[in-house]
Amino acid sequence: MAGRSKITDAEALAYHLDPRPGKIEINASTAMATQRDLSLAYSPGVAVPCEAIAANPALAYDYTTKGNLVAVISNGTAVLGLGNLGALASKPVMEGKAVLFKRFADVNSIDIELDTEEVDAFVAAVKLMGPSFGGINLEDIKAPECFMIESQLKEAMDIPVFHDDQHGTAVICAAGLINALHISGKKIEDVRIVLNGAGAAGIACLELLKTMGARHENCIMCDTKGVIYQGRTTGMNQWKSAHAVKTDLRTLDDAMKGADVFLGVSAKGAVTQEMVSNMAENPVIFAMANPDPEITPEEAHQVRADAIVATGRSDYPNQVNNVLGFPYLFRGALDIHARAINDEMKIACAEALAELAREDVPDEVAVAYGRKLSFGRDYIIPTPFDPRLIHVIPPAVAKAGMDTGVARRPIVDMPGYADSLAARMDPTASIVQGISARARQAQARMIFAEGDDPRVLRAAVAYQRNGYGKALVVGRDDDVRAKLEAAGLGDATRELEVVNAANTRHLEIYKTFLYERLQRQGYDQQDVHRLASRDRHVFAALMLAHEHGDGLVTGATRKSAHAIRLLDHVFDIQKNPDAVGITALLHRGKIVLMGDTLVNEWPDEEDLATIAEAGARVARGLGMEPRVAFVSFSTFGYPVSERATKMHLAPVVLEARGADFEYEGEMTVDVALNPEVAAQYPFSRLTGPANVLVVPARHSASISVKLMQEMAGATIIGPILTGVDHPVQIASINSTSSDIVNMALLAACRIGS
Ligand SMILES: NC(=O)C1=CN([C@@H]2O[C@H](COP(=O)(O)OP(=O)(O)OC[C@H]3O[C@@H](n4cnc5c(N)ncnc54)[C@H](OP(=O)(O)O)[C@@H]3O)[C@@H](O)[C@H]2O)C=CC1
Ligand SMILES: CC(=O)C(=O)O
Ligand SMILES: [Mg+2]
Repeated sequence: MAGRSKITDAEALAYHLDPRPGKIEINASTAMATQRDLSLAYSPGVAVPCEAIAANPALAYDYTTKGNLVAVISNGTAVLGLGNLGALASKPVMEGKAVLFKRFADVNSIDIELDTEEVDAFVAAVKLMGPSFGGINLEDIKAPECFMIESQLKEAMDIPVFHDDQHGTAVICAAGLINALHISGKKIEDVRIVLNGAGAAGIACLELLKTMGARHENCIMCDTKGVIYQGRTTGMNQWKSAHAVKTDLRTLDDAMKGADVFLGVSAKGAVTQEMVSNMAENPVIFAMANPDPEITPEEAHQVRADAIVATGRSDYPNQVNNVLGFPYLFRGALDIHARAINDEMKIACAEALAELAREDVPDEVAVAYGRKLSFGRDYIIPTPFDPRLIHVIPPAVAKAGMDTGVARRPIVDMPGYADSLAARMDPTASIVQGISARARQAQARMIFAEGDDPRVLRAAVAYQRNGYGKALVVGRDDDVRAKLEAAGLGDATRELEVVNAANTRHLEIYKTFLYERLQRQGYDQQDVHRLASRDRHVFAALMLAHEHGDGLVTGATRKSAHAIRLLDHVFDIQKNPDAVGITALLHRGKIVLMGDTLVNEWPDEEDLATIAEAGARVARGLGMEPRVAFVSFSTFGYPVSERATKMHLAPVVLEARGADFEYEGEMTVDVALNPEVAAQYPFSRLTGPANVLVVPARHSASISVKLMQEMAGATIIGPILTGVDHPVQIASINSTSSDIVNMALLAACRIGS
């Protein structure tokens, strides 16, 4: 029953049972620990916002959850494609939609199942709930009742009322179709469209496509009785009649002959292989019935290798599902306190989605989906886990809402709004954004040393296309071209500058420089020639040393110790007492820097003081005022241990050096990070939780960083190499292309140097 996906029915039930029945719970967002909290949250304090709202209803958006709360409301009459299961049995789907709202757009949402099939009763119930919510998402209500319910509620309510199965589906279908037609080289005005399923989703899909240019006479709609033609009398209603065409076609079979596009929002297995084989060249098939499509992609491809196929499911490529729409449509609408979600907002959403799919795909998405995606037949629409959706789609929706006059509180600073959306979902985003803004200003020519690695190439393309500056890629022209093409970035070949020993004018200068450095270390001219012309790390470092680039990123293909050894031919990293690696750990909205994660194996107290200085420098570089803790397993001399002595002495060294930042130690990690534990040491010089942790050795740094990453899911940036005169950053071997871009941005901002 659970279909093609590898999940079993038992797993699906266990998922809904554990750890607690259902999928959502409600948490308080304010403190409720003391009597004072109680007095503020409840009586008497709560009276104040009540009276304020009574005097000015708009204040409900400031003092209550209204502005970020959406109700998902159903009566269970068309639960997915499972039919009329009733209100109670629809609850798992509605809870699921509420979770998706939260996960993808940070919209709080609650499911409400109404036990009625009467339009009037349904409308009356929802209307009465209006004050509670910023928006109403109607779900899985069958046609034609859904049309009456939605239009009456829209008329009666002053918040967005949106039937997801109609408009959410239509928007995603439109976005997918824009791109599918782009690939098949056809125009929406010309294509013959067959739509099967004349219900909520079907009617809305066809209406939106007609608004976008599809011609009425080219669109054939079918239902359980076959083609909806002018003059048909059985199984009709006014919404179907609007799409009836003058035609002799009577069955889906007839209609599919020569059709360019099939859109299915009907039921499992409604389409046969024979029908598909009769379609026009490069047919587009969106089999969107859930959970089982009208025809599976395997079946369709068996008879038509040239078909572009999409389904509503997560386990096939091209998921055309309203999950890509409703979270972001409501996010944008809520943020302008919209009165409604109108056609312009829907079209803006569809166009923004279509455009996003044509851009390069970040690595996080590839990891979530286990394969690299690039625009084409198997990737016509962004995937739900694409982290760009949250900051790309709602601004497009909000802008369209503002342009069409439904905004009660227009957004003044659109770029700031997009940044706040990114930060809302990802605590690392604001730090990364700060670096990114500075990098964009710096316009550094960034040397990407490992041009033979596809992750590096994608990072280089992203660096340049995002306007950070010029990307210089060290590699062989033909190899770079082939790898870019394989990564779906063939058009970037002309954009990137590929540099190598064979095409540089500077090889002789580089060799002379290198020979001078290495001639007394056992290297002859032949060795130097080989290093300079064949080793891309050395070549890249030589470019940087001669200012033929402004920053350098490497290390994605070599262990960092090895990369450092190669770079040492040109710069003195290991010998440089100031060279330190600092790693940023970001988790639950907090950031902690840790060092040394790269260079010093077993630092003494002098080295530890230097590491603290490096950490403080990076903290300031990231816009934080440093508070450094020397961490150990002992706190201020207890328990006594030889191994803790250097951690105890390091603050004394810093004091002698006259450090201009807060530092303290030695202490355990909880004393460093938890103010309640720290309160036991009132003499501590730290005025708040530490944000730079200096650890006793590289192994403890490595263990701590990896533990945070694996157990807590912390985001890691770095190690950031500091103290070296030139902006060099060494990515780690399992970096994603986004990590490599981040390292390039750090180099561009000279965070470590
Ligand atoms: N991928 C996605 O994002 C979404 C997919 N869907 C899917 O679309 C389907 C319909 O949902 P919805 O519009 O809400 O439901 P409705 O009940 O409103 O409409 C169903 C329509 O499908 C028609 N139909 C049912 N079975 C067949 C069949 N075998 N052949 C032809 N027509 C058929 C019905 O015909 P008649 O009028 O003659 O009864 C009716 O017109 C469901 O499978 C649902 O899961 C829906 C929303 C989003
Ligand atoms: C996806 C969805 O909303 C449906 O199938 O009903
Ligand atoms: Mg639905």
